[in-house]
Amino acid sequence: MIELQNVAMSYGGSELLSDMTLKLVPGSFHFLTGPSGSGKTTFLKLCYAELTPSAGQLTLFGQDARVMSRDATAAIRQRIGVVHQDCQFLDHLPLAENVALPLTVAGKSADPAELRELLSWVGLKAQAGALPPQLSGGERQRAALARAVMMSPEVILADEPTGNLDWEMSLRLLSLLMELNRMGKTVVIATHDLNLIRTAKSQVAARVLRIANRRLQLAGADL
Ligand SMILES: Nc1ncnc2c1ncn2[C@@H]1O[C@H](COP(=O)(O)OP(=O)(O)OP(=O)(O)O)[C@@H](O)[C@H]1O
Repeated sequence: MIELQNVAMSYGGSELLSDMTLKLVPGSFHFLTGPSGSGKTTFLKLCYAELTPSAGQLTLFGQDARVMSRDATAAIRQRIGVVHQDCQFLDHLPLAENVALPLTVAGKSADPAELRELLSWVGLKAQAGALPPQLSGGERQRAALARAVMMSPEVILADEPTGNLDWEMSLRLLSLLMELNRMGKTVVIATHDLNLIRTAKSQVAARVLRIANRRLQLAGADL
């Protein structure tokens, strides 16, 4: 579904990521690690067609990312749910409307029962009417996950979803992501948190990718 063949990415002429080859198969679970600034967010942006590679072949759901029409890009984005590092909510809209936003933007309206079910899945039913600035960090991250799965995507890309959360809340978020994976979704989580990776690996067949020296490597069994 997401396939990279010798993909490189440059910003302003200097190459940040080089020669990346990887195939994300349906139902797989990957972590992505690497030092701050190594290119994890950039890698995820390539995977959801926010950026196009400066070299190499990137195929998203069978289509060449470098020559995709706007319509094809929009269609592919519906198949990929993204949990952004900073959540990116519209602060003047209540939580439920923020979560339903992907549907609203696509010109559809959310089924109220489905929306309630989704909010209750992430433990935020009682906060449906709250404005994003009134939510805690953990609540915001869970809301961001709910929004990412609103369109029933096949792939979930999560960028540091537990970045500012305490351990208990990190585990809660991880268990939601593992549940999605058990339902057959492909999951990629960018994180610095090695404890989170170890915990997940004891429960799911997760592979760990690491960005080092501009390259994407498969980390060893020590992680
Ligand atoms: N649009 C851009 N234009 C130029 N440089 C950029 C752009 N976006 C990111 N960069 C640079 O690319 C590098 C990698 O950024 P990226 O956000 O992908 O790293 P990261 O591994 O996700 O970092 P962190 O762990 O700190 O979130 C950084 O040096 C950043 O400044």
